[in-house]
Amino acid sequence: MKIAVLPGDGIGIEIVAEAVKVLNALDLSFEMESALVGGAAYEAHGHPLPDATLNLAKASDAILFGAVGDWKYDKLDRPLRPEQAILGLRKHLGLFANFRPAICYEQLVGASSLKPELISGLDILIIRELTGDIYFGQPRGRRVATDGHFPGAEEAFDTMRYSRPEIERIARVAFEAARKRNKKVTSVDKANVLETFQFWKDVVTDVHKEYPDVALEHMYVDNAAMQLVKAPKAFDVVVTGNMFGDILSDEASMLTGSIGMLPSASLNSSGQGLYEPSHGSAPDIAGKGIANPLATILSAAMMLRFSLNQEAAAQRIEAAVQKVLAQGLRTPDIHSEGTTKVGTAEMGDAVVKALK
Ligand SMILES: NC(=O)c1ccc[n+]([C@@H]2O[C@H](COP(=O)([O-])OP(=O)(O)OC[C@H]3O[C@@H](n4cnc5c(N)ncnc54)[C@H](O)[C@@H]3O)[C@@H](O)[C@H]2O)c1
Ligand SMILES: CC(C)[C@H](C(=O)O)[C@@H](O)C(=O)O
Ligand SMILES: [Mg+2]
Repeated sequence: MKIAVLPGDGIGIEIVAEAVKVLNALDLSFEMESALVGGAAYEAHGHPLPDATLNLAKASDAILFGAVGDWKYDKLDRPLRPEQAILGLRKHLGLFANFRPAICYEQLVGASSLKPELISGLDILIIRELTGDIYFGQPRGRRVATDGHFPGAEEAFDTMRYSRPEIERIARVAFEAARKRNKKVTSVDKANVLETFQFWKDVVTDVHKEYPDVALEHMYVDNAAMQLVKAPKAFDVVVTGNMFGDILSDEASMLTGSIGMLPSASLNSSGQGLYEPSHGSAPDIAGKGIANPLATILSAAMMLRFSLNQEAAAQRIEAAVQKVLAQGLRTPDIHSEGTTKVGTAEMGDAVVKALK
């Protein structure tokens, strides 16, 4: 079993180091090989996703990814920007199914900005389509407008698109996941305005015929954003497109206490996966040793479960995370009165110690 370790930029480097520490403590036999990605790869090789990094990812059973990006690269031509590395990996490896579970651990009920009764016991799963939508649609670019409100003016445009097979496969992933949970899927769209999402809704409705044991509801994305903070426990599995899923999963992260708690798995049709926290490189706190490594450590647990067939080891990590939270250890993002503030490395060490 081979794991490609791609820490990336900013806090990516700090949090992946903790996840690697935890993986090494499991005494399992897998090979880990690291490579540069994002801004770090751009600095060293002139490209955010060098061939060597992409080839390592392709040749591995799983990829452990940190985060990419920094404000200082925002003026680069788009193909050279660090974010193109994660988009390129998703595209080249066909990682279309993104699982972002929002679970509120009992010990962190007080860390959320929401009332405890709203989030206590929360366990929802956002399934985000990851290789289509306005993120990848062509054409896109800048030009001089020939029509619209201001003919002759500079304008920019992107293309939102989804094909039937793309929607069918992510809908099946969502219905299958719901079958193993509370048997309810909420498909989030904007069918009242966008043709792409009327089509999304129609195709999800068609696929639902194969899953009569699972309840399906449709919800507009604006209402979903509101319902997520009004009554989050009413959701079970949420399935949505690439852009809405990006936004709703960051919103859902605050239901768990912090964006530093939300792991993710991005899978392709052959079970190969990329595992990363849902957050970014957090340049505002990078290098300070205070980032929460738990989303990345929990992503490593998802990697053991989904790509490496090591369910027992995945559960060991998840239990250890709960144990350190029960011990009252908190990075600053989840710290509250009466708990002990620790840094990134101390948190990782505590998880290692808590592994049974
Ligand atoms: N998959 C990825 O690599 C990925 C994901 C999101 C954003 N980004 C990139 O990251 C850079 C920063 O973006 P942003 O600031 O909008 O989003 P961000 O997720 O990096 O940070 C948002 C806020 O959350 C905090 N935060 C994030 N992770 C944390 C953690 N583990 N512990 C404690 N606090 C944490 C940050 O300090 C910041 O205040 C940008 O270049 C962006 O493109 C990359
Ligand atoms: C960095 C960016 C390309 C990425 C996305 O928009 O998918 C990030 O926000 C995420 O959620 O993984
Ligand atoms: Mg995002």
